[in-house]
Amino acid sequence: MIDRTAVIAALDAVVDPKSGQGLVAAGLVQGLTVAEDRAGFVMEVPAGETAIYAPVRDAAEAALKSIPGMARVSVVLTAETAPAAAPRRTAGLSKAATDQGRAKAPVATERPAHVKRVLAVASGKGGVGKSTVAVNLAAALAARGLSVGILDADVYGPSLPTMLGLSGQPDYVDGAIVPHVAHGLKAMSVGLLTKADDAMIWRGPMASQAITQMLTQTRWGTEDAPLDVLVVDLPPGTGDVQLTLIQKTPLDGAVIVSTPQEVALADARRAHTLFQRVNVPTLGLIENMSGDVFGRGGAEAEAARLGVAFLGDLPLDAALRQAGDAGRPLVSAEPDGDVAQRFAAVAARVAASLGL
Ligand SMILES: Nc1ncnc2c1ncn2[C@@H]1O[C@H](COP(=O)(O)OP(=O)(O)OP(=O)(O)O)[C@@H](O)[C@H]1O
Repeated sequence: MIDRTAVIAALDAVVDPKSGQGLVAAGLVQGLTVAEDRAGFVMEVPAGETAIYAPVRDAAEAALKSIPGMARVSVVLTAETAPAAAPRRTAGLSKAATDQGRAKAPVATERPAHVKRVLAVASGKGGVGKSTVAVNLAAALAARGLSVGILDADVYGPSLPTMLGLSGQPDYVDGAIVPHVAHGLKAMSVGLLTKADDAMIWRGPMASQAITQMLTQTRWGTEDAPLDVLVVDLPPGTGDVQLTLIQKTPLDGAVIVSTPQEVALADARRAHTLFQRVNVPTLGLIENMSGDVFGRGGAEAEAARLGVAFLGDLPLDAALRQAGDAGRPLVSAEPDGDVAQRFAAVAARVAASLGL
């Protein structure tokens, strides 16, 4: 069995000629897969630079092959698609500045049109209720009178179609994807674009391309009626795929969902570090499934340690799960209930942080 740490160490010993950093540190290792006797990843480089990076790919392959027990190695070198038409860009950085950014990791800044704020909902590990929080937070923001969209970027387990009771591929009209509307939310999910079985095959660059497409080609708002906030439900975890996604998505802030246990909190900490690396402000931590089973208060203490806001806690509550399974956020189904009130308080803080 090949050890992932050994693979990362081997790749970091290969130097990116542009930044002088190891390949992993330089952000050039995306979608890394490590199995019993093989390893592979995608090296996505700026358009026009594949020739420079061909020897680097060869060196990376050689480094991987030198790991004992490694039978098969695959390093795919791809070029980023050229930046979109120039008029979209506003205040331009100098070429030296953008190149400097690039050497570390590809940075995309293409904002979705007519969207005022983009908010990420993230978690360091799976199954902590990130999607449940994303959907109910979106509904609570809508209940404040904001126009809200939700983008399910969780390529590994798109749950938005179930949670909002959506099905059917969206229409494509006049060059734009028309989002479904459910419970007052404009919604788009990778689960609506692919067959369920396809979800697992996504790798970093493909996933980020699909998400960029949903982000920028969906008609979230119009000039006359812009969307106030787009909530993006990120895939769980803090690996290469997540890093690529948050580098490529123009985010105005992030909230991190955690359960109260130490293991989950350690992962929440990692998620915060990831956002810091790409200069996206963490607006705060939310504790989910708080209560007797998992304990209480861990996320609040962790938020204090990290120096970020604690946005609120949500109890372990069967009604939250049942509402999600039934395709209706609990915040919409029971707008006067305890859970809706808690989400309203979280939404008030988030809206204030985003200047909405
Ligand atoms: N506070 C809660 N009380 C009870 N059940 C909950 C709560 N939060 C989430 N759940 C349930 O836990 C399960 C996992 O939640 P959810 O899909 O939102 O998590 P996730 O972190 O997005 O998962 P993944 O990482 O797999 O995408 C779901 O069945 C959901 O209904």
